[in-house]
Amino acid sequence: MASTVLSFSCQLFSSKTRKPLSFFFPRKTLYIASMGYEKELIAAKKAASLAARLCQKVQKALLQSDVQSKSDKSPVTVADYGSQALVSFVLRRELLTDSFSLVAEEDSADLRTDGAQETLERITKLVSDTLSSDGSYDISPLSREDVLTAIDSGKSEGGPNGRHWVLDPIDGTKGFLRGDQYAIALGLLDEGKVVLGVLACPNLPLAPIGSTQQHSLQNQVGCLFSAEIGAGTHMQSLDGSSPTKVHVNSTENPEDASFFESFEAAHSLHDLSSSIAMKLGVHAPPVRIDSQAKYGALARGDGAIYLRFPHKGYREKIWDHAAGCIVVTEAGGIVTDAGGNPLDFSKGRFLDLDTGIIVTNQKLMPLLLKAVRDAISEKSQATPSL
Ligand SMILES: Nc1ncnc2c1ncn2[C@@H]1O[C@H](COP(=O)(O)O)[C@@H](OP(=O)(O)O)[C@H]1O
Ligand SMILES: [Mg+2]
Ligand SMILES: [Mg+2]
Ligand SMILES: [Mg+2]
Repeated sequence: MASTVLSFSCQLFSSKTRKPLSFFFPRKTLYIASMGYEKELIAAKKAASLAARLCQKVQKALLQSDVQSKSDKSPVTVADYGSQALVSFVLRRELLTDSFSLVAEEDSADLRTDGAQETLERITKLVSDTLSSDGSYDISPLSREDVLTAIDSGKSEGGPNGRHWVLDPIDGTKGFLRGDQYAIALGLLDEGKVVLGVLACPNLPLAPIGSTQQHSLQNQVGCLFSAEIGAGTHMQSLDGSSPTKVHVNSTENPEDASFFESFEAAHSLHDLSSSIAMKLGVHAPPVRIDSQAKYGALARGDGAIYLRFPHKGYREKIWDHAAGCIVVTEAGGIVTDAGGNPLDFSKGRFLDLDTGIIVTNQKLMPLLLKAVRDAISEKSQATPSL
């Protein structure tokens, strides 16, 4: 079990003279045991890895009919639904708890309409086939209703009390459709705090992205990041190598730092990021990739900064950041909003944010926050509606 070590010395003062008494307590070491989420972490890694297998199968042979449009016009695929049903199913099976709560992106409303029966059948087959390929669940064939129920178990509102799983079954659906980066992102909230997170990134190279040096892992893709509070962040291949501990990039010099942002300009203001990068003195061009794979790549030091500035009025959802946030913070990084406040995952399905999300290491954060403040204030003077 992981533990956090705190060292301190303490001095007593005379209550009459207010002068220090002439002795010190010896240096004490307190071992504060982490809450221990081993069982949950094993279940989360298994669920995300199986969901990744399902998604890879769909991405290899994506059919036109596999893609739908949600009411907000964003895309959703049979793989998003299949991944959500599968994760819900595996977590329930592995944890055998009565108090299972899941906050997840998708719901079954569109699949319950008359025209969606074929799609639902395809999802049911995908989930059943993936579960039987694993071999560890002795289940009778899943029905369509089983799949709909599993998807709808993700309707929890989350909040500050108790435990809630937080799932993005495919984060970066647009990247998934392009054949680019996407992630299965699963986190666990305990009393409003993210205590573990898993990111399965099936298309992320095991070698650092953006590196110009030849690497023995250059052509291998498929990474699984996992983090537990107080126990650090680990990465392994989705094919099952043993986990190695990863750390964020420790550069103090913005000139050496490269930065990540969304591939989709609709998801983040690229012009604001470049003005921040210019103020900081970052030389490298932005690395634009989809999904929370950005958090994973940052956690292992591929780049040093992640900037995300949604257009006015957009509200961030907790499943787009919960897993990524702990993967980066346990690797030594910091995640805040543009005002420097930590992200608060205890408010339900949405995050209440000041303007945007920024991520970097401890040393660069003060400089980055200043550059963000300056760039935002310049932009709002130029366009007062920001
Ligand atoms: N207008 C918008 N602004 C910011 N984020 C948006 C957005 N529209 C969708 N998103 C979110 O951006 C996520 C993808 O992030 P990224 O740009 O880093 O790849 C999407 O997740 P899904 O793909 O799970 O729907 C979606 O939740
Ligand atoms: Mg979506
Ligand atoms: Mg998402
Ligand atoms: Mg999604």
